[in-house]
Amino acid sequence: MDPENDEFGLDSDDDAELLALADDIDDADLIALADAIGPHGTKRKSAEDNGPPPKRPTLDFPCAEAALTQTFGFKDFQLKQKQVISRILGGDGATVVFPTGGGKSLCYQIPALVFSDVDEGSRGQGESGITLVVSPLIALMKDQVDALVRRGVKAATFDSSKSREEYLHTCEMLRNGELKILYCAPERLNNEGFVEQMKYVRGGIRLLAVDEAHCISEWGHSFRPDYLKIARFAREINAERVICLTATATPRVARDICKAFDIDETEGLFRTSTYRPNLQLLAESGKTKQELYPSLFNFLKNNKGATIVYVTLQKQTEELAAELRRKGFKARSFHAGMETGTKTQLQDEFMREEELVIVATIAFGMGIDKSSIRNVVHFNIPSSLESYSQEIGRAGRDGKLSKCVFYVCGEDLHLREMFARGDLPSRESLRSLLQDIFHSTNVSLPVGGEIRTNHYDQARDFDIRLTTLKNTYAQLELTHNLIRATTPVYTKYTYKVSSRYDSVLEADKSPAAAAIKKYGKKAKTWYNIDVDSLMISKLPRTDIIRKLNDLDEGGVIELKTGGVQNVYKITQPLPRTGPAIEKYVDQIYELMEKREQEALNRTNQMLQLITDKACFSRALAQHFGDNLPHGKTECGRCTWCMTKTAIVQQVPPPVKFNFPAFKAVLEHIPDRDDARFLARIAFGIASPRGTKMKLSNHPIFGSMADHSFMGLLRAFTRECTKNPE
Ligand SMILES: Nc1ncnc2c1ncn2[C@@H]1O[C@H](COP(=O)(O)OP(=O)(O)OP(=O)(O)O)[C@@H](O)[C@H]1O
Repeated sequence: MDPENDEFGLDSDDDAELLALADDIDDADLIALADAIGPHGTKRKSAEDNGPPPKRPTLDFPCAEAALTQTFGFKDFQLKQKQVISRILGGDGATVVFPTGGGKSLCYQIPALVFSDVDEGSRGQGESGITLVVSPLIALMKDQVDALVRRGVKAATFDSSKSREEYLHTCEMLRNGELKILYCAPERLNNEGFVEQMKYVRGGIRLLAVDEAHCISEWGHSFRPDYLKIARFAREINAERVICLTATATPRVARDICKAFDIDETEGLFRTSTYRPNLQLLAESGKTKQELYPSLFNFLKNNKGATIVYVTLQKQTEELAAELRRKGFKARSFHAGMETGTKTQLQDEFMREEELVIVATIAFGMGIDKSSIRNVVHFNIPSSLESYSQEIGRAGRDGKLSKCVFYVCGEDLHLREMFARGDLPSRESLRSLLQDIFHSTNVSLPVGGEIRTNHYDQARDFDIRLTTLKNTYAQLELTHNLIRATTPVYTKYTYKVSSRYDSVLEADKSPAAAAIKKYGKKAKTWYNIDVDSLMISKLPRTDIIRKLNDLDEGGVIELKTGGVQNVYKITQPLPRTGPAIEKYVDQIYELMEKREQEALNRTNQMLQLITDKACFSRALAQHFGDNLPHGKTECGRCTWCMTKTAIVQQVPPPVKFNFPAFKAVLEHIPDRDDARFLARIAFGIASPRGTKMKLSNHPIFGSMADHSFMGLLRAFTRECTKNPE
């Protein structure tokens, strides 16, 4: 399996689950949406022309209208942008559920620009504060910032790709009170220095915008424990108000978001429909991919225009693109493993060309703002209805008829099962992890004491995927209230000094400056400072870190951090005995199994959409608690509506148990401690332990991929529970 890594080392499944659609629809929203996705440059009706009266009178902010036209060059607000912006400028928080391309960004960009006008001199020059945007993808942030800067807006990102000069320039703009919008990734909130910096930002954080906010909900399809920290961060930095944005939120997820950020569910939740009348949903089934190739070629021949073909694995993008080129199509492959330059080139080419077919993993599409994508093809099963909606939502943003075809075949199921089952570790692994967390040194600490761990080491040592490991910690924290994550710490602070170093520290009479001067030890070029031992000397650690950051921003030193440790405060006495720990193992494992089942169900729901005897568009809308407009029961366009024949998924026939392959796995891996691990290897699911044992390229890896996973698990469990002879 090719892991599809993005900037944060997330695999394709993670990424696929980042995006999707919304619910709760009313007819007026539908009209507004259909209108809003009209051709670029044509008049777009704003939602309030047709929509229901706003939940409360929309305050008028002429400065917001002025920014819309002058800075962004748009005539009218669309969907519920005006109501949202008015609420934010009025001082309250909001949760915004607009579909992809619905214009969510403007909901925080316009307030960011006009806070200084709304203040009307109540604050001094440069004291209007900033809007901080937490967004999970570096590439998207960069595009947004570039677009803003081109429009003359002072915007920047804090990300690891920035040069030191750029970083210093951003810090200077923050100090001068010039910067309006700052973007960062959620991982940034783990940086103590950053948290401290944001607490003391000039003018304060006027607005915290949380993009892809559905990741905060444990019930969402892409829960990310790091997202839970954003709510706490909002409180710590005293954000004046929060805006949460997502294209996918079931009512339950929306409730979770509002609750986490204290946003009024009645007044502060803004939803619009996701139904796209111009998208034609089609599906076709085949025994094998090979069998479906001619259909795909025909489809592409008869349906010209910019096309995205989604496949699951990186190597599939290359194989299929090559096949399409052989057939005379202008096709390219795209996946996250490619060089950044190549990816940018491909995206630019796709934006320019109207005939290009891009065969891609889900890494392609986020941030692609092309309105004339004519076809979106799924050549493998998408991970969920949410991902499917999100991906097809990229087609036809110009309002013209666009086609979305889903080719399904039995062999895809294995791939999806591989992803779905990859996150569940064995019970033994979970037990070892909890025994490590509740180790005698930790349990003897008093309530309020600190546990320090390293997630990466633990993931490797206990054969648990990082996301699953983080979820386990999140559960100990949120469900069981045993620990509470605090800011992870860097154990290593090193810095290089400028010629001003001595004089600046001499002039600075603060205890922190004195401590840095005293404890900063010069090695060759770099200085080391042990901030933890300074803590022992009774000086608050944060004082030192803040001072180091100040010096860094001022160009007095060049600071580097490293050796991250995850820190948890003990909030209740920890379990000490084997049986007490086992109770947690049971509870957490039960939930993990439920999550695995949910992941498998998501694939089933996806298949049901096309195999049920019902209109695809309606079924999709209903999944999101929606319906078709005007009480319609059929869209009249999808495969079901046109043929009234259900698609039959062709399942591969069961295979005979492959004893030689089974024996080879057992012979190559002599350990009998973990049946699930053996089953994973035979099925072809990567895990930290398998990677450590260099099994991913061994012939036994995936040698029984055509078997049922549960069958393999049973067979290996029998081997592991046999008494040694
Ligand atoms: N009021 C408006 N009038 C016309 N165009 C608009 C308006 N608001 C936003 N747009 C344009 O719509 C496009 C999509 O906007 P934006 O990227 O903010 O959508 P989004 O909801 O954040 O989508 P995604 O879910 O993909 O992030 C952009 O090109 C943007 O400039």
